[in-house]
Amino acid sequence: MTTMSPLIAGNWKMNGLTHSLDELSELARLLTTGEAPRALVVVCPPATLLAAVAAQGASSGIIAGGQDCHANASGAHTGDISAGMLADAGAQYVIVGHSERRNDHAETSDTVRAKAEAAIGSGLKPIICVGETESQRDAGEAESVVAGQLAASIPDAAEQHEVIVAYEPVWAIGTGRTPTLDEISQMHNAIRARLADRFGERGETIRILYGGSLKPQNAREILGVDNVNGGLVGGASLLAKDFYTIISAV
Ligand SMILES: O=C(CO)COP(=O)(O)O
Repeated sequence: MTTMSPLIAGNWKMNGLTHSLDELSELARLLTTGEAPRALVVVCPPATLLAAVAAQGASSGIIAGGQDCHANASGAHTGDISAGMLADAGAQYVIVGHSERRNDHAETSDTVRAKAEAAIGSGLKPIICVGETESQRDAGEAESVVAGQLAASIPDAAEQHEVIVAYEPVWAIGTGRTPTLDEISQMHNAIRARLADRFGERGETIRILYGGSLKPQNAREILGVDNVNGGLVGGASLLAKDFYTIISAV
């Protein structure tokens, strides 16, 4: 049984221009005028807006996070951003190993682990994503695929440093489809068991977020499943009202 405070993170993906900060202001207003949220609230905007989100979010408790980082600290990597740069811009978290990165940029779990290590080295908390494809689930391989990703993507440094795991079934991302509550429960329990096997008591304190078509309509029941310690929200994090409803559901 886990008792850590829940964490709800919004992943804006490649969405967001300066005017999106109006939604952030609205979220800040909702968070500070309504009942204080039980959850930690993290917003991961595109890197261009990170410093603004960090500055603007601070007074309402919104924490800024990056969407990815390079494994190296600096160097000749055109277009990439290091964990230290994210921290410098005000981030406290960074998503690594999102399935869109694994697919679009052929990132392996070894790469993801190196990124998580770089994040920890820069004082960031990595949100390490795992999740099976639809064909893997249909073939009955969902748990073994996720177990393999966990083993290879989570660095040993998680023994001493905070990391977060996000279970995002690839087929549920942006599709409006979600696993059943039983399927979510089964997978989150399996992930918890792997974390406890590897990290002992510490493994019981690692948050496991659910992500994939999390919406105001399904947030309460999904976030109420045992061993679901929060959510990683894509589309529904772009609208302050929807994101706030999800935050308020825990
Ligand atoms: O990928 C996700 C969050 O990282 C989930 O995206 P959606 O909530 O849009 O399905």
